[in-house]
Amino acid sequence: MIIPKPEPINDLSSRAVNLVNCGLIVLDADQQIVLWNGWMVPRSGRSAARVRGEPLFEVFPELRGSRVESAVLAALIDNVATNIPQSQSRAPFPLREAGSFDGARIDQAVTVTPFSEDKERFCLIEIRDVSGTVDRERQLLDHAESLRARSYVDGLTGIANRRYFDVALNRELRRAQRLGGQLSLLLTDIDSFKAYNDHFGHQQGDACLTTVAKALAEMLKRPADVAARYGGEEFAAILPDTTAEQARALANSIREHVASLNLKQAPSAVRPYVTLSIGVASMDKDRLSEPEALIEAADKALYAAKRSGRDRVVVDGDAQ
Ligand SMILES: Nc1nc2c(ncn2[C@@H]2O[C@H](COP(=O)(O)OP(=O)(O)OP(=O)(O)O)[C@@H](O)[C@H]2O)c(=O)[nH]1
Repeated sequence: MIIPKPEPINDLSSRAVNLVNCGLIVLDADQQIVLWNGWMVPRSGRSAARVRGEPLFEVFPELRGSRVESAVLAALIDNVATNIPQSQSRAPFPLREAGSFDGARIDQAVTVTPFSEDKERFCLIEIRDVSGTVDRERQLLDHAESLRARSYVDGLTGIANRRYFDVALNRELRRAQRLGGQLSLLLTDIDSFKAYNDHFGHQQGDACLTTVAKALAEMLKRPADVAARYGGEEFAAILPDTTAEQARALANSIREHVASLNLKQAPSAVRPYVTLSIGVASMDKDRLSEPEALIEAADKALYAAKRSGRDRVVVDGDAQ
């Protein structure tokens, strides 16, 4: 049987439908297109005359099995309307900016609504361009991300970040100099962490970093002490009013505490559990009064701890 192509509606409402700022498609009970408004034409590259009478899923085969197809079936068979927000299906129809053939697809919010006319079932598909909203959401996310980057908390571990460490070290050094006090710095590195990541995977590596960061923060009891993530798998502790020997004792307690957690390590590491190497450097009124010099001394001590076997504490000056 040959189904006659329905005539286009040709009145005031048809003009209005063609001016509406969203895509409108009407399907009959056989899923054939009976209305295709003006908005659809430049965005799909298909005129109304070309698609009228064609089944929607032959015009757009990629919609088969999609949420749009389920929504159309729900409308035509069960008389149920469906909203498909952009968050569920970003750009189901292959529609692009008017006149652009190879540009990015328009982000879409789609609504499918059933209706009846002369006892025949139809459904109306509305397609809204939500690209602007999506762009705004993206900008908001970028903004939130840059705010986080500018804050003082490390996003992974929840302890202070490098930015806070820099500010705090400067402040505490100045204070110690002003008051003629002491200050020690610990630089801590998880041993063989590359092997850990390689063996257990990056995600578990992240979890390990968080556990170690918490353990470090717990061990620092004084209010002025600062635990910070210094970089990748490196942590720092700023210890005001602490001599080198007191810092050595605390560093050893931290090392032992983390070892006692018995976090399983990769087979190629120095121990079967996660261990730390810690470098310690101290400022006094005559030496290492600048942040860079203190960090460098602690870093050298840390390097010495690594070189001499890991799972140990080295204090600046030990080697001499
Ligand atoms: N999972 C995870 N891994 C990280 C992160 N930051 C750095 N790393 C990893 O930490 C590892 C550090 O490796 P290396 O610097 O080679 O040192 P190492 O394996 O710990 O060896 P030693 O320090 O000499 O004991 C690298 O594999 C990094 O990819 C992070 O945020 N998450």
